[in-house]
Amino acid sequence: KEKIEFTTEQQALMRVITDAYNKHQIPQDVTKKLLQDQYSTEENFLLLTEMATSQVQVLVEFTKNIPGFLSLDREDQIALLKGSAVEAMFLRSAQALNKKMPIGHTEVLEERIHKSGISEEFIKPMFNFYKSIGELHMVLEEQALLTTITILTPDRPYVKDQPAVERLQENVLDLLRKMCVLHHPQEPQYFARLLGRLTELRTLSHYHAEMLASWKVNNHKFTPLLCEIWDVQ
Ligand SMILES: CCOC(=O)[C@H]1CN(C(=O)c2ccc(F)c(F)c2)CC(C)(C)c2c1[nH]c1ccccc21
Repeated sequence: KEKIEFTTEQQALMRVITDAYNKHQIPQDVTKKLLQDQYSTEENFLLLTEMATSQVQVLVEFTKNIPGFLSLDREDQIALLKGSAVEAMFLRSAQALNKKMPIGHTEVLEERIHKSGISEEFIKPMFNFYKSIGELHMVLEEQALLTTITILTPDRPYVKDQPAVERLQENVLDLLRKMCVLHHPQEPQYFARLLGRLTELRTLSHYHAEMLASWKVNNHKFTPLLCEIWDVQ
């Protein structure tokens, strides 16, 4: 049985990232609104864009708390945020939908998602992803670290100083590996399974680009922030 030791730096890194992740939660009122009344497709879509917009703001605040992030080149900071925004949205969605909810709430939310103008072909991979995340039963620290690793992906488009991002990501990867052994001692492959989800996440974000095109066709409106981060013309 591997004895897990955390260095003082790793303990500090874990605390900072977990505190930031806890602090920057999505306001529950959006999910609450989605649960309330029966909305039209248009209203559902509007609620989702509101949820996405607040999630981007939450993501930016969270990212600023990642140790070392603000010391990166300014343009690289933007490139990392833009490159990870959709993946972070799906990770956060998975975590929100896998939360213990009162009976029937998940079904209502799923029905709302189905009735928001998203074509069936995207719904399936999206819910498969949510299910595969749910099956991992990640602890909060793992969720926070996985989101951080997604943000600190060196090979995003337009990142100039990739080694600087790699150095930051490596620290978080090492910390996540230890956390996985600590929280899932019976599953030696757990860390590898977690990282495998990041690959699934990239596929989802390609679907998202196609979703956007289909929404454009039905001239759905997006907020200025979403247009910026989702590359909507
Ligand atoms: C955490 C921030 O997540 C979002 O904003 C997602 C929410 N998404 C969910 O599956 C979802 C739905 C209801 C919940 F209660 C929940 F927790 C997650 C995914 C998607 C449907 C693709 C979407 C979002 N915003 C959009 C805006 C326009 C069109 C589509 C979306």
